[in-house]
Amino acid sequence: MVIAMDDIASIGASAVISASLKTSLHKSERQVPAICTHHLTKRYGKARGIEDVNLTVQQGEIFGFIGPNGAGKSTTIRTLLGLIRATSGDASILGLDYVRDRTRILEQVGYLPSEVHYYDGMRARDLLQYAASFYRVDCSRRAQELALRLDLNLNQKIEDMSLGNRKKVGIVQGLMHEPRLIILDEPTSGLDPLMQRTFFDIIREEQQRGATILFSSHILSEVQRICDRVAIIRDGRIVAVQSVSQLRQSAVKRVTLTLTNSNVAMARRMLTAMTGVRSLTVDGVSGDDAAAHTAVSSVSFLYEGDCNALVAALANLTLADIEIAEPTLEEVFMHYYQPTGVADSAGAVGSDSSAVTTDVSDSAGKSATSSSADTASTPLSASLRSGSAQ
Ligand SMILES: Nc1ncnc2c1ncn2[C@@H]1O[C@H](COP(=O)(O)OP(=O)(O)OP(=O)(O)O)[C@@H](O)[C@H]1O
Repeated sequence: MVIAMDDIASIGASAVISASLKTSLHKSERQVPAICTHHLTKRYGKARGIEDVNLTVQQGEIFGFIGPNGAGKSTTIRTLLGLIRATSGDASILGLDYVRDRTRILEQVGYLPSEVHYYDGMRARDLLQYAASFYRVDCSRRAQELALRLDLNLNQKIEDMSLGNRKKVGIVQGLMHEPRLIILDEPTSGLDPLMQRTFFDIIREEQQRGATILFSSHILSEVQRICDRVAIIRDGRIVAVQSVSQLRQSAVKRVTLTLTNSNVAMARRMLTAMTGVRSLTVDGVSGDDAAAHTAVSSVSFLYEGDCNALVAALANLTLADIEIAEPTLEEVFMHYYQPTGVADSAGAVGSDSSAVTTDVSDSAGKSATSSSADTASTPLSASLRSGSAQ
């Protein structure tokens, strides 16, 4: 059964947060990273899963984990949680060894998989009670609060629920025990904008409580909205770890020129040949088609380079207007998303040489058994019961 998201307005901002992790944790406990991986690698037989993933997530962060389909987000998360076994490498979660201390770790982690399978015939309430039985705290009050805010009917059978409501069940299940670390694998898929807002409110409150959140997504706008830092994964490897504000302040600018039609062909020729120009479009038409487009009057491109060189080049054109704006995160990330060696239409970027990795750790990894076995994502409570990776 696949979980997706639904939507509803936020029901008050007064979620009662019963535990304050910030005050209850010893200082030493707060100083260890929430997640630390060393050369974590998972291969599915000969196929690539993730390669040499080095990542440090500090406690209290909302940390985004971004990458296109198949990049390795779920594999990283599932390896970390021991749902699948690493081929090599090492990791610690909240200062605990991810293999040896797995049961203790799972008690302190809330996990929302991108897909969840539930037993048929179960009401949401039954499932949550079942899941709660694995944790050593009374989750009923928090589960009720979350269900109320998410407008979730706990008495409904899960199999009768919409995809969105099933996703809400997963959210409640992942958060109800007030975990120290919350791992959300594409949590907003299927959520409408109002419900996303409620969900993000809840996540921010969890952060204020002292929890750490790892948030996997390929929707850049939501990462921009909620995360402190972001790791970008591409082809199984981490290619950058940056703060959201750093990404925004990237040197790349989005330049839009408004030109008389007689200037457009010349502008296009000049800009295509210019270093640092990429993603050139003429009135929204890219590539050669643009040249034949006689009604165009707007030329837009990304520019990464010396602004004086750009101004000097533009002095050759008669401009009706010019706009220079910050690129969207989407545009910034496209740089990292492109397959190695592939340049865009203006022949600019996309090689590994530009990778920015600021969060790499060097410890030697310890070997783990290689396994090509994998399963669909599993509620953590079930993993707590089985106690072993597959
Ligand atoms: N059980 C499996 N057996 C073989 N290959 C797998 C298996 N699970 C994942 N892979 C491969 O591992 C790579 C990473 O997949 P993963 O699901 O981790 O990516 P993702 O970033 O989570 O993608 P998405 O955004 O589409 O969920 C992909 O090439 C995928 O085909």
